Amino acid sequence: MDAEAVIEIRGLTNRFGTTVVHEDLSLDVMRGEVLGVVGASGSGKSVLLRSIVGLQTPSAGQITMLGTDVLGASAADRAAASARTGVMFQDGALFSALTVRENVEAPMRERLAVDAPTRAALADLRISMVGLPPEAGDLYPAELSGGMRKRAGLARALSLDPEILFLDEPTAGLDPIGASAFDALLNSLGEALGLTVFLVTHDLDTLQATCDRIAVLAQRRVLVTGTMAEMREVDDPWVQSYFHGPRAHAALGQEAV
Ligand SMILES: Nc1ncnc2c1ncn2[C@@H]1O[C@H](COP(=O)(O)OP(=O)(O)OP(=O)(O)O)[C@@H](O)[C@H]1O
Repeated sequence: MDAEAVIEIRGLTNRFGTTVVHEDLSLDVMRGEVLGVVGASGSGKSVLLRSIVGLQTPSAGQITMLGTDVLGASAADRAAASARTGVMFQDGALFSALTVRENVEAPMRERLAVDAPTRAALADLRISMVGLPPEAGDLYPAELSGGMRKRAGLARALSLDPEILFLDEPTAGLDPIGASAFDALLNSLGEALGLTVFLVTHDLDTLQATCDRIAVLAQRRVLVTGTMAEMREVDDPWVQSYFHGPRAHAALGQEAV
């Protein structure tokens, strides 16, 4: 793996009124890695993701993404950096009045100077890459199953051929078979496209199946980073109960003790 950090976060603070979600948080995301971000509910995983992609303005700190100081850059430079990323939100966040193909085309309309037939062909390519049948392009989000909606959300996140993919709870709401199919898809796409993936999840099976490294959010910062095996040695009550609980043992294929 290349040792270049594609995201560098330093001294990040996020405050909502008197609630301090992050304080002096630092984190590096390395090119080509799949980083799983875990933490108790309310620990600020989504706020962290939203801060990096520019949907949340932090109270303090510095975020450098693909060499751009995202909090200090001009709007044009921020937009250029953001065009090199893709985001898939938990519910897919698809436009309900647009077909799947039109949803996947939406980011291209803003950023790519290509004619309509080329745009549609590029969208169809993304649709097939995520394992949806060709006819899914003509369907509306309401006509899709939960698993298909996730794949459509992923196809849209891949619209601009991103270097960094942000995923917020991609397997939430999927049955175990659908979830492990999504994990396999993520692995094969990650490898084929050389993606860096920032993955917020509660799903231990997904962590085990897809992540090179895990970052634990606790006490308003990144408490620890490491591999799944290293997480099991961390001396912290939340990390211990998360990575030694029955679900963790199941994910690791071990007997619960
Ligand atoms: N726009 C906002 N205004 C006020 N408070 C907010 C806002 N967004 C998030 N918060 C608060 O920030 C904290 C962290 O929220 P966040 O959604 O990042 O947690 P999370 O770790 O992703 O949780 P979960 O695992 O339950 O999704 C919560 O206390 C939440 O209420």
